[in-house]
Amino acid sequence: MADPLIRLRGVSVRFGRHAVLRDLSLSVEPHQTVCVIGESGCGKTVTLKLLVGLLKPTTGDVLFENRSVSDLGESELTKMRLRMGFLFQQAALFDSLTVFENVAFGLRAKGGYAEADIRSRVRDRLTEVGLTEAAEPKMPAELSGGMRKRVGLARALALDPDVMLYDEPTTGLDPIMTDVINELILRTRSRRPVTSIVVTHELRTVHKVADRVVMLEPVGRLKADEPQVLYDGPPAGLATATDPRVREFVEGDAARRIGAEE
Ligand SMILES: Nc1ncnc2c1ncn2[C@@H]1O[C@H](COP(=O)(O)OP(=O)(O)OP(=O)(O)O)[C@@H](O)[C@H]1O
Repeated sequence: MADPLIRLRGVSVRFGRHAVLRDLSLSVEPHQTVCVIGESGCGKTVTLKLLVGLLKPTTGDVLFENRSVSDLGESELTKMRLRMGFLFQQAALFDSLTVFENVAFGLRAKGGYAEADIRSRVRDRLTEVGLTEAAEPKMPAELSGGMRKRVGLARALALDPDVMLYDEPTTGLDPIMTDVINELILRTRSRRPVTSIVVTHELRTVHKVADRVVMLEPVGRLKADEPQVLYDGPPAGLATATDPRVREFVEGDAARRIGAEE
């Protein structure tokens, strides 16, 4: 087994008295695609923020290539982040920049690229996500949700990241566009040796792109000694998981929950 690229070791995160992650341990091997699922508030986005060093664990360690992210200085943290591509829910494009400049942004920020190189990389990445040259001068406001996601993905891929982090990449998209984005996540992985973490609510995405699924439970629903990870395995095992909470989530069945809260 390869050394994990990313490792959470006994991580807890609290905001005041609110525990969001509790003693969470998770290792991600290079080139794996891991989907993180679980109901709202279970700490999926917080987990992504820990990985990029936007949040620090209250206790425990977050390791990237065996180095604790909390110990990295500002310049090392920047270097680590340049190796990671992000696709956030709203695609987070810069509204005042054209599609071309959005995709070029990381290349210009990193520096050292000739203008011709920037041009060809931007074009390559846009082609990769199925957009033509005609999209380059457009402003984000002119784009549909699906197009924005594609541009966001092209931008995230501009620097050839080692790690791709997707936060709800298909939320708010119609089924066809959802499938397009799922397909692009798959292709991204088959074209390059990238390690991916996908936070999602969409089971279609899980079944299409994941090598492995990790399901988290909100800490508030756990008994004192229960682990926060309810499921860790291949997507095909979700439907027959022994834990009824996993099957309820997968089947979208809230009957027991409503009964329990009455
Ligand atoms: N900076 C913060 N300060 C205080 N509370 C926070 C902060 N960031 C997150 N939280 C809380 O932590 C909990 C988990 O948040 P997180 O965004 O990780 O949930 P999630 O599993 O991604 O949920 P969703 O599926 O709704 O996006 C939430 O209750 C949220 O309010």
